[in-house]
Amino acid sequence: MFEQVTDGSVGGHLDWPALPAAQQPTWPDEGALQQVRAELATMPPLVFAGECDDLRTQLARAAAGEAFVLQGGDCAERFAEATADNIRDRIKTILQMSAVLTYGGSTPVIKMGRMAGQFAKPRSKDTETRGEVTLPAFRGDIVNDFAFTDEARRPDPNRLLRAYHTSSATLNLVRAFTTGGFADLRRVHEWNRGFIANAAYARYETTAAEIDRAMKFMAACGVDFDELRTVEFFAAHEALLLDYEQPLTRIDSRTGNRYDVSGHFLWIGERTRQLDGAHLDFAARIHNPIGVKLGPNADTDEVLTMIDRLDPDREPGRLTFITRMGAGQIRDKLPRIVEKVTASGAPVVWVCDPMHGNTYESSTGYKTREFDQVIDEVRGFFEVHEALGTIPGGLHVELTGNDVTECVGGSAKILDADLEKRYETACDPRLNHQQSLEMAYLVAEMLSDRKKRALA
Ligand SMILES: O=C[C@H](O)[C@H](O)COP(=O)(O)O
Ligand SMILES: C=C(OP(=O)(O)O)C(=O)O
Ligand SMILES: [Mn+2]
Repeated sequence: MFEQVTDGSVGGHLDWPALPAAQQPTWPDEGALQQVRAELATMPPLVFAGECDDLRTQLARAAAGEAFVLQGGDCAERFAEATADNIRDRIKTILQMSAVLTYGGSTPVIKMGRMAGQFAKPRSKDTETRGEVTLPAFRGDIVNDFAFTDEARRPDPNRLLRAYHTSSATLNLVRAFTTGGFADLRRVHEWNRGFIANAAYARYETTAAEIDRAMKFMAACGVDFDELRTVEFFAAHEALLLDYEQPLTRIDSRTGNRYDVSGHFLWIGERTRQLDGAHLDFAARIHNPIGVKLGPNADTDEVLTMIDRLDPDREPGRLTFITRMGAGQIRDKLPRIVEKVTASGAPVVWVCDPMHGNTYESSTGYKTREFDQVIDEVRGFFEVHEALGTIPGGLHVELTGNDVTECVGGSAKILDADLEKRYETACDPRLNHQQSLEMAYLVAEMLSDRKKRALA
């Protein structure tokens, strides 16, 4: 059971130190905000401390190369899009990718959605201008609305409560899907056969045929497939909006430790990881497994200080670095950081986010990413870790189970001119269902080549 955080409390929740917090909205009504914070502080936890501890144990395996992490989902979840079909299709995509990656790496895949809380967005500009009109930028459904009107863009603290309830409903469905038979490996395998049946993906037939044979081998050995009907699935999001994360922090009565019960895994973004800032301080105070995004300008000494702050006990699975350098920079910028962190003895998990360093504006004016560049960043990530003898521990991807046209390329050859057809994201461009599966087959080849080299 959890207790409310009451140490130094004001109105039932923690009086957090007043450190500078980047990327927070300016709420128009402080009184309304405090009421919402107080209400959130009384809400039941969305996740449990024991689940977070379990995830940390699994992440420790990923740090040691005995598991592989897959984090995937929307850049910005939307309240209106938290429908059964959308949630099902995103889970389905992640399960299909996981099956392929499990085969490629011959290791379990730790499945995490950028889901059930991924509602707040950092922005490069505070405002957005269309024609003559300038309004506050959209900061995610938890803050304001995407519609380009004065009223819609005004931050509304009641949205924090809607984010909580939408997350709760999403998690409820995720738990139902992943434990109620939907995740059955035999079904997932059939879905993957359907994908490969499309001639565009013929180049993955060899891997697909190998997986097929492995399934038959398992069946012949008498593996009880009914035991493989359920999977563990964790919820992850960026711990950006502190007015949401702080009131959802609780003391675990088993251990006296503090957990942010809004999600299992929380990460600190590239724009909010300042050493003297509130986000890092917040992350240091909670016991959930934590991620930090590292872009091409990450300073090695700062990274080492971050480790001391976030993982002073060097606890395997506690800290994950999610690198997002860009295909053009990863081979130059990543080695130094990995070398220094490894020399410091910190047992971190290295995860590759091949999305955020590869964003550009298409000739048709859409924010997009090119599939080959995304894959090239993952390839660079594997090359760097191979050269240093360190472990490429996972993948962090913006994706959807829907058939959108937001990223260009892939075997389905989405072109600039196609972007307008189904460009549905409220923030960054996501890989669609097929592009996501294609990525899984390519990364499975990288994992399998790595295994073969290790055995040679
Ligand atoms: O994931 C988020 C985006 O990368 C971030 O919000 C910046 O996007 P922007 O440049 O459109 O503001
Ligand atoms: C904002 C994001 O990433 P980053 O902090 O790496 O820019 C994100 O993951 O959507
Ligand atoms: Mn994004």
